[in-house]
Amino acid sequence: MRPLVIKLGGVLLDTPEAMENLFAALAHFQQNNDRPFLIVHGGGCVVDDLMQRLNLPVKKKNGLRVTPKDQIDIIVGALAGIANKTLVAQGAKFELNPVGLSLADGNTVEATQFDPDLGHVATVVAKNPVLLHTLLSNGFLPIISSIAVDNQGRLMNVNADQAATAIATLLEADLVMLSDVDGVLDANKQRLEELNAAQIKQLIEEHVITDGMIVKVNAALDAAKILHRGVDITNWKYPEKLTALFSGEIIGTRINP
Ligand SMILES: Nc1ncnc2c1ncn2[C@@H]1O[C@H](COP(=O)(O)OP(=O)(O)O)[C@@H](O)[C@H]1O
Ligand SMILES: CC(=O)N[C@@H](CCC(=O)OP(=O)(O)O)C(=O)O
Repeated sequence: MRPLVIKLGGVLLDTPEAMENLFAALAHFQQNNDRPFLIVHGGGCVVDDLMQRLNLPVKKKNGLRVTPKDQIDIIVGALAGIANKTLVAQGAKFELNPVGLSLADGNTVEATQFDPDLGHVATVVAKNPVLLHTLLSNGFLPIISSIAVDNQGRLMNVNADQAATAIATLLEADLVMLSDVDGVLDANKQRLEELNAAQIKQLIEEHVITDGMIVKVNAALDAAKILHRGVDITNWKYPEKLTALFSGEIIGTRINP
């Protein structure tokens, strides 16, 4: 059965009650389905909180965090530490058998520095699926942070939507991205049901899709093209709709190849 990659991001990682509701729904889904699933997560809000506490400035360029060499340790601490272990704790509470990982584990992806101006930021491509297949086939729930290591052994910060795309293509999985918004919104803030590459290009040119959503729709489009099927972007606020989403219903926006 085709696995499902669930990308978690946005302020969910800062909202314990919402995380608990979501994990309760995942536990319910697992009890009623044979379909293996795993989680890839962000936690930009957790990084922002930590930076603020340390009086460090938050700087983004085209939706990606500028990650200087002397801040990558803090960002790794926030994403692979606080965010990852908080989600592992939720998974453990609902007896989902979680295993907390990063993109660096098991030679799962190959990471390449993206733009030297961004510092320790990498893009990733799928590499070795053995670790994830092994965990999934033995009933574990992998929970993967978006921290990678490049071929020089440097810790790298990866946008979590791009991380989810690499993992979904690695496993030939379906991909759903859960965020703070109900989907991609049009100029009148209405949810768009489906989008293709040409429509996405136009909405970006018209500045209707901006900031982190540009990165997200492009990551979703990359996955859709490689996997030859739609990728869904929707809100984590409706855990009661997850079963419908996981069985193919559109509840947010579907990005088509
Ligand atoms: N057209 C759009 N539709 C919906 N959200 C948009 C749009 N353009 C920009 N955004 C912004 O993108 C955000 C989602 O991107 P991001 O914050 O990176 O998500 P996540 O943290 O879940 O990966 C939304 O919260 C919204 O502020
Ligand atoms: C390079 C880059 O921008 N990395 C992101 C990784 C976390 C992330 O993507 O978190 P969300 O999915 O919650 O937005 C960051 O540092 O914020």
